[in-house]
Amino acid sequence: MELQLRNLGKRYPGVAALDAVDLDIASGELVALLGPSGSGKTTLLRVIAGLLHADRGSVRFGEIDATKLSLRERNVGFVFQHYALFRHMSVAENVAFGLRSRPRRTRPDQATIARRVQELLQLIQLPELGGRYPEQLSGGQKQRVALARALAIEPSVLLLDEPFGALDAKVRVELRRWLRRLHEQTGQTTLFVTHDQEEALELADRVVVMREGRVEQVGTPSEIYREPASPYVFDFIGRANALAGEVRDGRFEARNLLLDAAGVANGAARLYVRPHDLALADGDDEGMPAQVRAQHRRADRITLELAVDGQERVLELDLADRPDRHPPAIGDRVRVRILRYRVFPA
Ligand SMILES: Nc1ncnc2c1ncn2[C@@H]1O[C@H](COP(=O)(O)OP(=O)(O)OP(=O)(O)O)[C@@H](O)[C@H]1O
Repeated sequence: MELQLRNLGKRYPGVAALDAVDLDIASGELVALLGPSGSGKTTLLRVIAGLLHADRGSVRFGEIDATKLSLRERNVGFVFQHYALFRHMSVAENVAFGLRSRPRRTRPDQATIARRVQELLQLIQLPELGGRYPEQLSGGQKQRVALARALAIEPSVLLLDEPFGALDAKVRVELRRWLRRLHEQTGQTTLFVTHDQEEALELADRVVVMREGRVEQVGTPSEIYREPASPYVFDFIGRANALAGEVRDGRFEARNLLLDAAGVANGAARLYVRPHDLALADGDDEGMPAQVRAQHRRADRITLELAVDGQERVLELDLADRPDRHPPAIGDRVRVRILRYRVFPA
């Protein structure tokens, strides 16, 4: 089901947890809400769920104005980071819970519930574990069961609040890939809260970047990564070098560096460039002269810290780690080219 949020606001003493939030989510989309702690992600999810009422604005589910409807009336599926399963119930009973607790009139019969539970256990790839109790499951298995329980009621939307936040890094990566495949099977409209940019970029059809209760940018993962709309998004998503300078008549200047900045207003400005958008130049007359200050090796890349002649700030440059090439050593003189960059008014 599609979702339409208009002008949502929610204040707590001294803070706007949500400030004029507008957002449209298409039916079947998987959308990540991404932002630092306190940016309003959980508040937004709770307002959509009907667990919390906004001070102003509206929430529509398809044709229905859901602003005043309760959690139950909205029929949403919710999975929290620490949403403990019911300990005294088996996995199958947990999954069946939402259906069993429906009013008699809309409650499916026992056989239908049992069939539905088995289908859901298949879907979450735990078909054999219906008889187990939560304490007999791993953290990742518990969250999959929580997801099955949320899906059992055939929710209008699925709302996930850092569902893998408490799991270790490797399980997290496995589960988010699994969730992506599951989403492709179910086509369930899903909102997913995370403060982990990698998770958001890998998992979502679209990413909503939040900042202090406002939507800072909405876009596909590649738009968010390649075309950040503001310095905030540039800094928050991925690594970035920033150089302070000035724009004059469409040119960005920072000491001896001069680059095109058409369309940017005159005045103080900052240039942003990602470490992998810097490259070592082969020729002697290309790029900016610099000296290698430090070298850091990671799994698949080498990061060089470069002191560019005439510049105060050290720039980071990423090189792919190739066995056939020797990276420059500390102290070596090199020349650096800027492949892609953005200039924003400071
Ligand atoms: N019940 C409350 N009473 C007062 N202030 C609140 C309450 N709930 C949230 N806030 C404040 O509202 C703002 C947004 O909080 P919210 O929990 O939505 O952020 P978040 O992005 O989900 O953060 P996190 O990633 O830490 O969960 C924060 O400044 C928070 O302190």
